Amino acid sequence: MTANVLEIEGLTKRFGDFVAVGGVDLAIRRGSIHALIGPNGAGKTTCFNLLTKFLTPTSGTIRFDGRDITRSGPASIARMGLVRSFQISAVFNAMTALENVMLALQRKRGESYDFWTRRSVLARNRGEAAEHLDSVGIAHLADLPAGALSYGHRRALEIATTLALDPAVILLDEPTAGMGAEDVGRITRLIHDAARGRTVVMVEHNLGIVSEICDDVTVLSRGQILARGDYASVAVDERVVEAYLGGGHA
Ligand SMILES: Nc1ncnc2c1ncn2[C@@H]1O[C@H](COP(=O)(O)OP(=O)(O)OP(=O)(O)O)[C@@H](O)[C@H]1O
Repeated sequence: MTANVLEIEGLTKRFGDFVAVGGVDLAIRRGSIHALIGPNGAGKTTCFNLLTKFLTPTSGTIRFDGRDITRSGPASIARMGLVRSFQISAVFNAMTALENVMLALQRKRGESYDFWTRRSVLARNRGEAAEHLDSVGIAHLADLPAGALSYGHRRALEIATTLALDPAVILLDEPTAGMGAEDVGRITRLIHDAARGRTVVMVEHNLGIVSEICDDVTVLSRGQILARGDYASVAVDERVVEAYLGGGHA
């Protein structure tokens, strides 16, 4: 097993003549929480979409566990264990919280979710799904439709459905965007706990969260890597301070 779970070389994405991400080399250490940060328009989302295979790179390679996944699709990399979370649409509003996690478990096992599913299978999945809900602190909401949950609780449910897939790598796009302080604290702790035994890559604007839970930080600016290291070192890097101030951030 290599020390790096993801290895990215020369990653480039052009939109017409515009280079949104240009020649990015990135190694994500197995078991780390890795943040992609940078001022507005730096190329974080584009980079994230390239990693999660929602965009195809113009050039460059992405290797996951030594396997070239540059041309693989999102469903195929998810089966390999690289899962993008926090797509609100991935939670089914009409199903209960418990059913949403049961569905994820059945997907993971390749079982169909239908009337004919054996009772023994359902009972096993029900028990396991309840444990996942408990681990994210929403066991008491198990029988509520997902559509009735608060924003913060929905995010907790999404973490539970992601954990049910037992991924090696979780990719999070601005996991706390639009949340109040209380939810931010709760979701930050959940991400920290969810990272035990796996790798997390996240785009995050909230630098307080980055400093609190991220082991490695990569700073992007104008589609290129400006700095990398732990938060304490990149936060005092003059180029980083300059890029943030120049980008209109304090
Ligand atoms: N589909 C597209 N077509 C053309 N240009 C694009 C496209 N997607 C992104 N860009 C441009 O690429 C640059 C990087 O955008 P990106 O969204 O990756 O930045 P970001 O760091 O995520 O910014 P923010 O923090 O504001 O979300 C921006 O200048 C953006 O306008």
